[in-house]
Amino acid sequence: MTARLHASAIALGDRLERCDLALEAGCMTMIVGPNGAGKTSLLRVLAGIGGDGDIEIDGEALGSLPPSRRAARLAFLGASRDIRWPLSARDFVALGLMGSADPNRVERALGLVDAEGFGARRLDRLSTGERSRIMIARALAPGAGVVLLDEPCANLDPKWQLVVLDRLRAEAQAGAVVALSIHDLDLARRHGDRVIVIEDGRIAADGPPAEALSDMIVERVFGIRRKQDFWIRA
Ligand SMILES: Nc1ncnc2c1ncn2[C@@H]1O[C@H](COP(=O)(O)OP(=O)(O)OP(=O)(O)O)[C@@H](O)[C@H]1O
Repeated sequence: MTARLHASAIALGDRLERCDLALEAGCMTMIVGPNGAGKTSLLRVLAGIGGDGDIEIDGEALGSLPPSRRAARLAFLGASRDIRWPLSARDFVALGLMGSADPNRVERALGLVDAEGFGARRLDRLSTGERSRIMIARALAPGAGVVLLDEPCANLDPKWQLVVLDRLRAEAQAGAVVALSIHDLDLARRHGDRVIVIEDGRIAADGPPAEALSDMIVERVFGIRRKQDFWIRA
């Protein structure tokens, strides 16, 4: 699988910011930035649903693929976890497979987030964190070569944040393009191969975690600095 994702502009509401960003397979990319900086907007460009970008997977333009084949190539987890369809969690994951609901894939995906135990429960009766895990399972179920996730760690307890990031990293190491937005700078630094810092719709830094999240950049972009084990306001 070869994937080439290129964003040339980020749409922030009515405003369009030029950018030049490409993502590679095999790399876990963490997108960080203050509230309203443009992380969701950038992920939407990369997913082909906003702004200006071009996505090519195995030599085919994503936009030219029918929806059923798109789902198998690119998975996008949006920021909202407020999906309360009266379906079992297992059926919700199967729906993400767009008609080719191979039960083995569904069970594997539930297993990735240790959710076999609540697969039979209705999605609208799960806790927010449990529902988040099911939504991550749904994104991983197709085994897509490109996996884009908007704040996958939101609502997860500390252990599950680590488990999910480890699972996503394994997908990247197996050759997928994995990119996600995240607010926790320590997790971004520890789990990312590459960190992109977004500030006011622009790329403020892009590189290995230690460089992109240097003390100087963090203080300038986020207005915080580290004091012993804690972040404090700068
Ligand atoms: N549908 C929209 N209409 C108008 N402006 C929008 C729309 N969606 C986002 N914006 C604006 O675009 C900018 C970037 O929003 P975006 O959601 O990408 O930020 P973000 O970095 O993901 O923020 P957060 O950390 O709060 O989730 C913000 O200023 C926001 O107000």
